[in-house]
Amino acid sequence: MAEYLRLPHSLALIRIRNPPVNAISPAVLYGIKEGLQKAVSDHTVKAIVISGADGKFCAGVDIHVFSTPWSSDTGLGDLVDEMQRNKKPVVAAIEGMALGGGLELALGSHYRIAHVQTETGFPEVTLGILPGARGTQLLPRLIGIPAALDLITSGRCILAGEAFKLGILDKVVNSDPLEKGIKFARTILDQPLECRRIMNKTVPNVPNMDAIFSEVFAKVRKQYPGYIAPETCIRAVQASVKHPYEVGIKEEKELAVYLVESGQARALQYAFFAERNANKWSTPSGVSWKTASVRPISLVGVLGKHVGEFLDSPHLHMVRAAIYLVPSGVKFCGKHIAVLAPLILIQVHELFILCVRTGDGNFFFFFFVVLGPELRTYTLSHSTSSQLIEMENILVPRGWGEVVSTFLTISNNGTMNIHVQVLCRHTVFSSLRDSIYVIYIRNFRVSDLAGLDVGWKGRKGQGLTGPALPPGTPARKRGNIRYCPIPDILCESGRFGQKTGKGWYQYDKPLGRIHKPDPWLSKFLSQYRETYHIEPRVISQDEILERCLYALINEAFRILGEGIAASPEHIDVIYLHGYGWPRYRGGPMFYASTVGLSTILEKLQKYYRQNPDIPQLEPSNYLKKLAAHGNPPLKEWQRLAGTPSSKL
Ligand SMILES: CCCCCCCCCCCCC/C=C/C(=O)SCCNC(=O)CCNC(=O)[C@H](O)C(C)(C)COP(=O)(O)OP(=O)(O)OC[C@H]1O[C@@H](n2cnc3c(N)ncnc32)[C@H](O)[C@@H]1OP(=O)(O)O
Repeated sequence: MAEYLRLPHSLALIRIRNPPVNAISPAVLYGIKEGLQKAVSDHTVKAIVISGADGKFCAGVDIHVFSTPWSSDTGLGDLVDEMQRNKKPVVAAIEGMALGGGLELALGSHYRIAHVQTETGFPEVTLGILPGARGTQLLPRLIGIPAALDLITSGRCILAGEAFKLGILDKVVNSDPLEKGIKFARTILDQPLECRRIMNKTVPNVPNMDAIFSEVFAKVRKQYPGYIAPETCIRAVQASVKHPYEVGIKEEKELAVYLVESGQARALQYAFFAERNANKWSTPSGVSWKTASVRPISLVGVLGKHVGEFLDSPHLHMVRAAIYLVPSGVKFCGKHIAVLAPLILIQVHELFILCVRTGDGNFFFFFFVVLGPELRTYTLSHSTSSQLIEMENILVPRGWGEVVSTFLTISNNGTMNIHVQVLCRHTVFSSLRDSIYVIYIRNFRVSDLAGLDVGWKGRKGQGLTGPALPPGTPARKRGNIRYCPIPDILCESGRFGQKTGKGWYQYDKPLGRIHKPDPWLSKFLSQYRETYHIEPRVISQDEILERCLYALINEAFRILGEGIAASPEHIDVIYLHGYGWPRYRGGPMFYASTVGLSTILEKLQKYYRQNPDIPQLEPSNYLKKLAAHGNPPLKEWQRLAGTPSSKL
């Protein structure tokens, strides 16, 4: 809701109140409109101040509403126009944040005064939508095309100081902005407002406007491949240059509708809430991040490449800060361990596993991923690992290995079995076009990086290969289960991955990082097929994708069914942050809900009938139980299929 207060000195105050972040719900919008009308019709009111309760101006439109009919006509854009046209000056007194629709409300005001710690921005693009309540038309008029494009396509939030420099804010203050706003409003009661109405301005002209747009299109295509929102945002901003305001806002709306209705927006908004949900883990014994306390470290061990370099680097400092956040009460030696889903595995350069012993004798393992050089700098200078940990922590029992390496194994098995059946390895890779499937390719890169000999040693230890393998064991069977000996053969040929300069790929040199497909592997695969009489066949892209993905999804259902993961959202967050799963697909569980559970079940049944020696294709009981209900919403899964006893 929004409160209306009559203040002394001919002023009125509209205060948004909708905890926790004063998001714009239908009730809030109605409250603001009503407040505005009251102020307009009260001839004793000469100016209006708008603010947010509890130190937060407004975090934008309530994201939940984009999946309700209200989103089709929020009326927020009309309200923003009404505020601009108002004959009485409106002053936005901003504290905490003015994001998305919150910033649009501020742009609808004639003056903007903000506390120095305020964050502003248009994060809509990260939710798969655009600032569709006039943001794409007003911001370029206020700060010019290049700066507006930067903010709108990146979704980056900026502090008040930067917003002031860009011209978004009129004043930045160190004390209570509401007090300052009220004081300021008293000084402008009779000032003309025409020049304060952004809608009446023209977009500042810059030379090479076309070139600027072309450059930004190219940049976002490269930076956010597969995402539709960034390009659509650019088109909306372009409309502010091409058309007068009244036409521009119509185009903005059309583009907003296209995005709001897209599957990508649904997935990105799901991811937003899934991350917040995942951070709220707790164990049945009541341990959570909230109950966590700082614990001293007695020992730190780092396993991984370039350890010496790592220990000397600022990483160690960062890691120390992180370790102090390990919550007390979470035990590694018992069933419980706090797991940090690793960071995104795009352009992985280094992997570290960090073992920490705390003062009370418990051990914790952290899985760190260092990204490419540009990102690495970014990570170090703009982020602390305590933030990263707080953002990405997931709770799973028996160590991260349970979820993380099970997924790796499943996805590798899925693709490896497929690999040996296709004519040419490159065909597979080129057919895995959709970026979801790129994660499978990435798994081969990660295996090369980690060292193929690591898994080989493990398999030898389990008697799956090497001298302990009983003589006469068929090369491609272990018991009744299909076995893929290719990674073993690679290791036997000295192909241990990046460290030896060849593995699944060939590298520029031993320990080199530049990879390319290796013709050796194609030749090897064709000999392999001949040896084992594997008939080459063209495998459709659908089959490749389904066999890879549905096996993984099946495994996720098994994990859920066994109480190993707390919720489908937890699994999705692991995938989003641990494997570079494209965010616009929401994660494997969300993806399953969009495909339809009965479709997935049917396909798995079909592939399992065809490949009864691949157990990963056997539909899990949990999936079967859920599919019996049709395609229930993800939020209902655990209620419908029953919650197994938690292993957390
Ligand atoms: C079908 C037809 C369609 C037709 C369409 C027609 C056209 C439509 C045009 C539409 C025009 C709309 C234009 C405007 C759009 C928007 O404004 S979208 C929202 C933009 N804002 C954001 O993206 C901000 C998101 N929030 C954050 O970044 C952070 O939450 C924060 C505000 C910076 C606070 O961070 P922090 O302090 O770390 O707290 P959190 O844990 O993240 O959040 C606290 C709780 O608040 C909930 N929350 C936050 N923001 C929102 C929000 N905008 N809506 C709803 N809920 C929000 C968050 O989930 C947390 O809740 P709990 O998990 O319950 O604790």
